[in-house]
Amino acid sequence: MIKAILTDIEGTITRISFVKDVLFPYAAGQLPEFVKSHQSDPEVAAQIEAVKAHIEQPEADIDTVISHLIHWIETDQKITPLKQLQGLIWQTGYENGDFTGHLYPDAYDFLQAQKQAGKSLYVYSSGSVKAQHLIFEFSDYGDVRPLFSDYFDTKVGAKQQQSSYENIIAELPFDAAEVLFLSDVVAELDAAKAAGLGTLHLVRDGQAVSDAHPYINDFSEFSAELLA
Ligand SMILES: CSCCC(=O)C(=O)COP(=O)(O)O
Ligand SMILES: [Mg+2]
Repeated sequence: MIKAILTDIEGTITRISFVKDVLFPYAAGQLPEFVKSHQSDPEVAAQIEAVKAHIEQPEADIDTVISHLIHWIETDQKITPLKQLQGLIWQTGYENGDFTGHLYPDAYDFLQAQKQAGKSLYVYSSGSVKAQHLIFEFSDYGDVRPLFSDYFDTKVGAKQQQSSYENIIAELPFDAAEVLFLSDVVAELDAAKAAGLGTLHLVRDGQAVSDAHPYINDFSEFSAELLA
């Protein structure tokens, strides 16, 4: 019996184009100036060092660090220091009202209904926990953070690794089989299933399905049997 839901964001409850065509270009445009002007801030300094460690260039100058970060945005590489810095940059855009966090209406209705039915809701995204809080605080529906009990990002591990889901379950008051993971990416669902979680594939953009996972095209197709 499913008692909790762990959801991906991009492609599952949020339109991919909001991330790819709004958030990423905004971060790419702001990143060089943000990183240079905030490089002494402890949170930013830590991510700059993490970039240097990732590229194995401990003496890299700030322009080299920035060029790698921009390349990672352009190639959608979910590398943790980039995701942490994006979250810091996006805060300004949300607070300025430059954009609101997209939620599919069917997803919002589904999450509300599950919360009201007593399910615990959690988030696991490549976006940082900071970025997750922001997309929900400044969502199309206002501040929807009360829906969620906790948030996880790639600090627990990459989303296509089984151990990441084992790490998340270790922090929840539920057994793996009591948690349903929602994602648009089969490799993520495979990793979650290997860790013992239930899985449901959101096929919003005509992507290929897998026999290993039940699927729906949107949450209007969700049925109670999927919680059994
Ligand atoms: C939290 S909004 C930004 C999402 C993001 O940066 C990203 O890379 C999306 O990855 P996901 O694991 O949510 O598909
Ligand atoms: Mg996704």
